[in-house]
This record gives sequence, C-alpha cells and structure tokens, in this order.
Amino acid sequence: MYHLFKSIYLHATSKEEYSILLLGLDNAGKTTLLEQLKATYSSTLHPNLKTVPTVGQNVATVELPAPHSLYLKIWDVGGQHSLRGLWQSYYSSCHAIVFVIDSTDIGDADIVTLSTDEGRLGEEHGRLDECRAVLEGVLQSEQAEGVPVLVLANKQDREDCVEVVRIKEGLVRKVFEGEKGGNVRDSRVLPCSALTGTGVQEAVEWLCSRVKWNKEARPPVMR
Ligand SMILES: Nc1nc2c(ncn2[C@@H]2O[C@H](COP(=O)(O)OP(=O)(O)OP(=O)(O)O)[C@@H](O)[C@H]2O)c(=O)[nH]1
Ligand SMILES: [Mg+2]
Repeated sequence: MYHLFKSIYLHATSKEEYSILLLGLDNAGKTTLLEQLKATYSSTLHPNLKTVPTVGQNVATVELPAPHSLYLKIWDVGGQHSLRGLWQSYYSSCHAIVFVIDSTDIGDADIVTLSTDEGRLGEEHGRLDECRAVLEGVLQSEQAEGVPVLVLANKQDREDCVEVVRIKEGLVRKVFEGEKGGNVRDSRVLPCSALTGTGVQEAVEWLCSRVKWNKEARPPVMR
C-alpha cells in the first residue's frame, strides 16, 4: 500500500523534462539565447548578454508554467570548428535540436540566387557554405534521427540581416530536401533576436508542442 501511495504521489507531483540541444556555428547566438530563455522563464533573473565564446558547454533548466507544466533542460555547446566533434555525444539523449543561424553572416546578396552556381560568382556570401555543411552534418547523424529540428534565423534585430523567408527558401529548404537532408522529420524555421528576446517564446511554444508529439519515440525524463 505504501508503494502504491508513493507512486501516486510521485506521479501527481513530478513533471516531464525534455532536453533541448542548441547547435550552430560559433558566434550564431546560442549562449545569448540560453541567457534570454533563462530570464524569460524566471521572475527574478536578468539575462547576462555579455557572452564569451563557449569552450565546452552551458546547461540550464527552465520550468514552464501551465498549460505546458514541464521542464526544458537546455544544452548550449560551443560552435567553434574544433568543438563540433563533441556535438554527437549529445544526440542520443536530446528531444529536440535548435539550430541557430546568424542571419547577418550568410551573404548580403539574394540568398536564393546564391544557391545557384551563377549567383555565387563574385558575390560576398559570408559563411553560407559552412552553415549549410554543418546543418547537413547534423541532419545526417544517425543518433539524431527523427528528432524535431527548429532552425532559428537569429539577429533579426540587425538592419543587415537576411530576412527569414529568404533563409527558409534559399538555405534551409534546400538542405532538408537535398540528398544530405536525412529522413523526413518535424522541422520549422522561425525568426528571432536572442539579444532583444523577440521570437523566443514562439520558439519555445513550437518546441514544447513537438517534443510532446514525439514523446513515444523519445520519452521524457520524469522529475
Ligand atoms: N544584434 C544581435 N547580436 C546578437 C544576437 N544574438 C547574439 N548576438 C551577439 O553575437 C555574439 C555571439 O553571441 P554568442 O551567444 O556568444 O554566440 P554563440 O553561438 O554562443 O558562440 P560560440 O559559443 O562560439 O559557439 C555576441 O556579441 C552577441 O551579443 C542577436 O539576436 N542580435
Ligand atoms: Mg556560446
């Protein structure tokens, strides 16, 4: 009887916890996003927006109120080239991936034209190729198969940013639908500014709905 009551009590008082993995090139804004997320779901914290390049990882757990009533454990890992090999050790235990893109560092020309060979000649296209290759690498990882992927077009507060629709059509759609896009999976592209917080709650809403939807394939941890 004691065990029955204990399990009923635990069931009534515990909440689901889902792990979210923040990936993307160095300088994309992952740590800034983590700081913004911590502050958004805390009544006391102010975001620390003076970040330094991450060597290793940062992790934080945020508690989402009703109607979600769950925890998100958010892993922010370094995006520098030499650190990307560490990403794969996080894949098997994550419930969703957020791929953060610096919308000011993928070319200032028409990104859709840039995806054709003619469009590339003589144009300044920032780190578009690197970003595409890294995103393809994530999608091809077997351990991350089927995990929902949210692509965030970050730094939308800056005047020199490429707008989200162009990032979606010119970069993300091509990667997902290309031969290196892996299997069909749940994905979305959203605009945001990790610095100002714009779009952060919309990103969380999408993540919550998708991790719950995928919970039979990747069950949450009860906490
Ligand atoms: N204007 C603007 N700047 C941003 C935004 N997000 C991040 N930044 C700036 O971009 C720089 C890099 O941000 P980080 O959050 O440290 O980048 P990161 O992705 O964690 O980089 P690594 O740790 O090296 O992988 C910082 O100077 C941030 O202030 C944004 O939404 N808008
Ligand atoms: Mg960082």
